[in-house]
Amino acid sequence: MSNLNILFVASEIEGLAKTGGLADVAKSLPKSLQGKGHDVHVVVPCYRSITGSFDAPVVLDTALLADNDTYIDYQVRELETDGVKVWAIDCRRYFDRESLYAENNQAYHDNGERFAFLSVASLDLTEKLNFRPDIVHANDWHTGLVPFLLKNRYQHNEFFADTRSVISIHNAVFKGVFSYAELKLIPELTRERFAHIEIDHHHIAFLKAGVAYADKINGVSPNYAKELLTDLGSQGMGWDFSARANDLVGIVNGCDYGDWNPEIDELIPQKFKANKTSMTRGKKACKKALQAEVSLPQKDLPMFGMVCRLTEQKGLQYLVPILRQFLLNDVQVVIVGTGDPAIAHQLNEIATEYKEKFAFVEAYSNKLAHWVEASADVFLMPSEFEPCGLNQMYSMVYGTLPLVRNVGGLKDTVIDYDANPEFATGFIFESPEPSALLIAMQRALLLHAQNPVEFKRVQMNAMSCRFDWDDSAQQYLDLYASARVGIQQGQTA
Ligand SMILES: Nc1ncnc2c1ncn2[C@@H]1O[C@H](COP(=O)(O)OP(=O)(O)O[C@H]2O[C@H](CO)[C@@H](O)[C@H](O)[C@H]2O)[C@@H](O)[C@H]1O
Repeated sequence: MSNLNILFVASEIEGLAKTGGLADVAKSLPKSLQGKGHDVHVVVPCYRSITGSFDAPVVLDTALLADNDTYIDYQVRELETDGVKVWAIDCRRYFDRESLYAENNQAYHDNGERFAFLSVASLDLTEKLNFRPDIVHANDWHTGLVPFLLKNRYQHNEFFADTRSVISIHNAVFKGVFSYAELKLIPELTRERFAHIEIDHHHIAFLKAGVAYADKINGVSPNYAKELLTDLGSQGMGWDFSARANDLVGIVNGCDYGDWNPEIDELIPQKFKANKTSMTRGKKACKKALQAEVSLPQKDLPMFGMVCRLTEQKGLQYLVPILRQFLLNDVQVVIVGTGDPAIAHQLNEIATEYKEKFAFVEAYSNKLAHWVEASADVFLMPSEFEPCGLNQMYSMVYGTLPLVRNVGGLKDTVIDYDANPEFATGFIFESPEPSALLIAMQRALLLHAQNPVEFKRVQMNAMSCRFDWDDSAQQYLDLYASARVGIQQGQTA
């Protein structure tokens, strides 16, 4: 395949603006694609929180016509993160805010308009900057209107004649449901009804629009792609995914070993290599430093760690009811996370009761995320559902055995100790219940206590696993090629 022009549109990107795993993918996948010789530009909003964003060079100063004859001015600023080229859309009325999506756990009232604008502006700017994309790659609901716009507004536009679109589903639980009243930037949607992307007569779902109009769709792991055709994964969009089943594939995320690698990680207290001596020494030093940092006694105890958004998705409803019981063991647990205040309150209560054994840090901290990955013996991901999950892959590199539920990408990436001791890389449980999680946690603890040599062997297995972004990027290129079947080679700009 000849080199492609790829416009990658997302609501966040690691290194500039991040709230979760989407940001990691939005940096690492374009980086790999770029490394394979393709010309990739990532389009994101120019948020206030991006350091230096409003001083970055302006490559386009323009305006968009809203349907009521008013213009919305915006500029495109050129940024870069880890060698990835970024076009940041600077539109102060939408993006010069304290946060990305919400404040005080309350979504911004105009998120529909803000992210409709992101989709409209991304195609507007690429034409004005004369970057003719072979592929426009949208991600999740925030950019779900991009495929819709290509198939409607730009259907007869020569500039986009050879452009095809792909949408990646990172989490179908968030659909981007907004009323028609919020769609003044997309008059096509208010002039005529598009019943198949509606939730009811008054609301559409941006994600439905993406799924209905993208040329190809992917879930972020093979197992999640299958789940998207079931109740668990489709989250009420079973019909939409089934209708596109022939265009739906699963591609597992990768691990960015430039960012997550104990041999070169500048964030952790002591670097270490993938051999037993170095790992044991390194993890011990990291654990001591973490214990001091989160005010746990500096004892040589097994440590279970967790870093996540505090939501039901991440399985805290299974963990909270059994955590006190688990803490009766000789063990320490560290959780770093932000999100649902009710979950945070429960974790704070347990932390007060079990000061010696449990630390809860209510913060978003990249440093602590790295410290937990490096220090813990077991990493908890008891997710209710998990499209792919990244932390289980990160934890494996650091010799921290993931303990996961048998769903989504967790199923694709972790091998259970009891099921396959020789090749095991972690622990898996099945049932979405606290008792099943507790049994798995006890199982991990028992192996650590009774057979430390065997535990270390499994840690070595985990450290030798590779989830290379280059392999996943190659699968994305195959997906792009399938989206572009019928377009003559060599026609790219
Ligand atoms: N308090 C905190 N402090 C520091 N860092 C924190 C943090 N809370 C979370 N993070 C970081 O955010 C990322 C979370 O990634 P995940 O893939 O686990 O979940 P997320 O649900 O956000 O992503 C969705 O998209 C991704 C990408 O496709 C899918 O893997 C996933 O299954 C899907 O739910 C990790 O890099 C993690 O370290």
